Amino acid sequence: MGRHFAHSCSHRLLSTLHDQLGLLFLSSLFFVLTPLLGALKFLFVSTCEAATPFLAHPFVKPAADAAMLFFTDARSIIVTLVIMPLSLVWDIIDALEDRRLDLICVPLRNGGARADLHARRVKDVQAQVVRAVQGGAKRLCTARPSYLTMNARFAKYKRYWRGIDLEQLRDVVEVDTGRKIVKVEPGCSMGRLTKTLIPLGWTLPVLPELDTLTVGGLINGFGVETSSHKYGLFNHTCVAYEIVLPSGELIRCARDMHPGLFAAIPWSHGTIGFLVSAEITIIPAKKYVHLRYTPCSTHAAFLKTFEKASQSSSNDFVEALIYSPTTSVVMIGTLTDDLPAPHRGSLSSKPGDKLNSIGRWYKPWFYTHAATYLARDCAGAEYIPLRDYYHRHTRSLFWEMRDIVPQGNNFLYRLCFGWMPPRISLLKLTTVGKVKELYEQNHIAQDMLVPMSALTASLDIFDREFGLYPLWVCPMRLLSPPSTKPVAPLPQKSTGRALPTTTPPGGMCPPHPAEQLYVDIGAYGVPASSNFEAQRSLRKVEAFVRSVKGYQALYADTLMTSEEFEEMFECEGLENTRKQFGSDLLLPRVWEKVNAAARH
Ligand SMILES: NC(=O)C1=CN([C@@H]2O[C@H](COP(=O)(O)OP(=O)(O)OC[C@H]3O[C@@H](n4cnc5c(N)ncnc54)[C@H](OP(=O)(O)O)[C@@H]3O)[C@@H](O)[C@H]2O)C=CC1
Ligand SMILES: C=C(/C=C/[C@@H](C)[C@H]1CC[C@H]2C3=CC=C4C[C@@H](O)CC[C@]4(C)[C@H]3CC[C@]12C)C(C)C
Repeated sequence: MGRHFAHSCSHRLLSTLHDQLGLLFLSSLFFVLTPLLGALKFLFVSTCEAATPFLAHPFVKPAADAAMLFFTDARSIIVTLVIMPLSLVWDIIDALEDRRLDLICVPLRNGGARADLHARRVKDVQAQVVRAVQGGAKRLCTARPSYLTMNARFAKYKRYWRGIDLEQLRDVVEVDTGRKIVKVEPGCSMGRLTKTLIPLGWTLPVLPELDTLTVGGLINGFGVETSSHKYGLFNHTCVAYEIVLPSGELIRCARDMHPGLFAAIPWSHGTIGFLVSAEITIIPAKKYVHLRYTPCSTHAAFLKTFEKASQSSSNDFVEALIYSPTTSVVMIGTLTDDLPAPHRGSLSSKPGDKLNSIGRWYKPWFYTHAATYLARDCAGAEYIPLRDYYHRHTRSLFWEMRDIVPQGNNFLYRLCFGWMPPRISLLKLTTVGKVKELYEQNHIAQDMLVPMSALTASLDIFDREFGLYPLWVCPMRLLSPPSTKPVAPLPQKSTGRALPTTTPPGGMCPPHPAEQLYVDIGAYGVPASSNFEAQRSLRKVEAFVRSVKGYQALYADTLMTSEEFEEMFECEGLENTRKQFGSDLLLPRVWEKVNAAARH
């Protein structure tokens, strides 16, 4: 007994010492390594940012072009040997920073300490806005550097307008399982949010797949995922926002509190004020997604399967990958905690669908895995761990990596480098000079949101103008003003059309009243159509999308004129809200931020 007590005491002492040493080690990492790595990151980023104008100088340009030609040909080597390892270092810095945030706060379920910190950070934003205005700033935007943002371009206006620093606001403030709400700061990324919520047994109804997308960007821009046929867009799952107006005033808005403002914030691109928190609905997480793959060898078969799947809210996830004008794979997923018997170690002889951890380093890119069902012309199903499912397109950046590192699916390549997914920011920073020109003329990354009834015609024009495959096809329900409709899940109508709607009260947020079931068609990569001519083709597709009352995703390049833009979006409602809250004097119109001339 005495020996047992002594043993247990010494064990406890050792484990406390171990914990303390661990903490000490972690702290020294934070205090020594983080600033060092941070400084390196800053140096690298500033050099890349400074390089763009320097490379365009007449004396430097010829040599730079020659070097760039070499780097373009050798891009896959550079991405492999430089960008991937740097991405890994960056991931480590982020993980340490996340850990630091966790350590300085008491446990998450007790909102107290985090709420205090959040309140202090908000006060700082208010003070910054007041100082900027008193100091004579004419135009405000967020200070988030362009290289961090999830699009292929840099915002020119970030150089001239006064940036409000929201960098500190990247935390999860509170998980309230009673109200089924998570309160988060706008800089919180999808990666940080899933890492916090899933271990607690919760998840978001709409969780856009790239780890580095932020809550602020997904609300002020738009966010979609394969559960959007059921829950709508990312913003439709939000129940309240806190925003700092250009007057410095902090306003909380919700369905029943400043409903016009609440409806106007989504898609507003920071033209009303600075979002400082969002309360988002959470749902119970399950361990796996049971994913059924249906290969289709005709367009008619695809349309029938896809439309039917999109109209049923008993499907948790619906997605299609279109590989050619006639061939595609429709994927339908349901959340589950249960694996079939063999996986649970039982002796049952009935084999179930397999468990496939598609996120492991050696697994093929998801779009190539899905294509195998088409090649075998055989439907199938499997169980995928939840986080692996959410981030199924992250490693291959949909299929963008195919052009950047064509050998990326090779086993040997994976063995050496497969565990390091590249950071979009680093790819962006190294897309300069000739490589950038090549991208501008020969590459597209566009998402068009079109009514389900226009899907066939839309695929036709995508084929004629871009001829680019695979295409990402994801159904979504575009809801009436968020202030007037319930959050989730949506009642499903058999046709998905003609649900009653009212005029949007204050924002440019869709939809047009006639139809609510829309489809996101995503085209990413190098177009193969002989018709393709970067500007002409995009203008043609934009005109078509307007004609069917569709929308262009504004993270992408838009070539629309301001009149065409206003034909596509409900700008009047947003302008009224901006005037009502005094935002129009210091914040630009959306058009000023997204038009082609505002980005480079
Ligand atoms: N699955 C999906 O849905 C995907 C979506 N995307 C796109 O990426 C974008 C998100 O990328 P991300 O890098 O996170 O966002 P960004 O930094 O690109 O922000 C997008 C817009 O929102 C504004 N904004 C962002 N945060 C705030 C805030 N706190 N207050 C006020 N305005 C704000 C920005 O204004 P400012 O210019 O002043 O900084 C900008 O106009 C989305 O808009 C989406 O369209 C990309 C990939 C996948
Ligand atoms: C909006 C959606 C998905 C979008 C992604 C496919 C694109 C979002 C950001 C895009 C990229 C950013 C920067 C790049 C650097 C260039 O050197 C190469 C291209 C790219 C990696 C580019 C590729 C496409 C994106 C990842 C959907 C899901 C709604």
